[in-house]
Amino acid sequence: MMTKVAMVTGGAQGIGKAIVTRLAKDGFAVGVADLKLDNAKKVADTINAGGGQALAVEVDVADRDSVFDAVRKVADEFDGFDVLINNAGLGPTTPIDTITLEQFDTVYHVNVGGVLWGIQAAHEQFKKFNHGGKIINATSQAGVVGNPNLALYSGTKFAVRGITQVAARDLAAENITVNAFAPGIVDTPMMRNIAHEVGQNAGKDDDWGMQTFAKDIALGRLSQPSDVANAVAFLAGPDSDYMTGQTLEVDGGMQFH
Ligand SMILES: NC(=O)C1=CN([C@@H]2O[C@H](COP(=O)(O)OP(=O)(O)OC[C@H]3O[C@@H](n4cnc5c(N)ncnc54)[C@H](O)[C@@H]3O)[C@@H](O)[C@H]2O)C=CC1
Ligand SMILES: CC(=O)C(C)=O
Repeated sequence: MMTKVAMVTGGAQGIGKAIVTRLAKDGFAVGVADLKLDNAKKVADTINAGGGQALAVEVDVADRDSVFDAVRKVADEFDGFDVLINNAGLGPTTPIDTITLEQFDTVYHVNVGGVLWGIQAAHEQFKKFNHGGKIINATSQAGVVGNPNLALYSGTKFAVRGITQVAARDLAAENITVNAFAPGIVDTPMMRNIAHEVGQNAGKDDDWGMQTFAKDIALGRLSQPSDVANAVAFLAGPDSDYMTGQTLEVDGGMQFH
């Protein structure tokens, strides 16, 4: 059987690193795509040293050409393309009155633009290889329910769910599924930074900032990146073939529907 090929944006750190590492273990040849190429190389080196197949590629997901280039490089290197995980994102703390035009542009170009360009670039490869594929987008529990202090971020993550639903309908006839995953409060540099800023704004410490978000997790613990990677592995594999347009919430029981 041909080795399947997947690329993960933001694969050098946090949730993306856990996803790319898990997919390599599941037998995928993987592209580790990140703005920080040195960090992506470290992740790819570790996967290759462990017997997997990985290629580090530089990408700025806000730049359409850069996304197309990265996807093409991974597809050319492994002679195939099957799964794209649009994981890269920015999570600034943005109390309503502090939001600037520059922040708006930056966050929407990365979190929303990056997903759109990723869908287009993956579609190009699926057509080239004449088969379907899977596109998996990172939203958040904050894209299901608005979270305090995160107006820009929550707005972009709601948009990701909308784009996921539309792309699922538009691409279904080509046997392409499009789903999203919605993590909760995951112990990564992004979340630690949010906790720090929210704590500071309230004159409190980082733990207080983290608890502002984590207090309603039914399972009573913060998420590790591997919790999310487990669910994404399901979305990337054949057991999710009959799912499209869905958002899989992996939040330890924060939002119930
Ligand atoms: N940490 C959390 O609690 C949650 C995170 N998420 C989402 O999961 C995804 C990953 O989050 P984390 O791992 O926590 O983030 P992180 O900030 O720890 O890591 C993000 C990675 O993306 C890369 N990146 C940033 N901008 C980029 C760009 N323009 N182009 C390419 N790469 C870029 C960074 O270099 C970094 O390696 C994001 O979309 C985030 O919104 C969703 C829910 C909760
Ligand atoms: C950063 C994030 O996605 C949260 C707080 O849900």
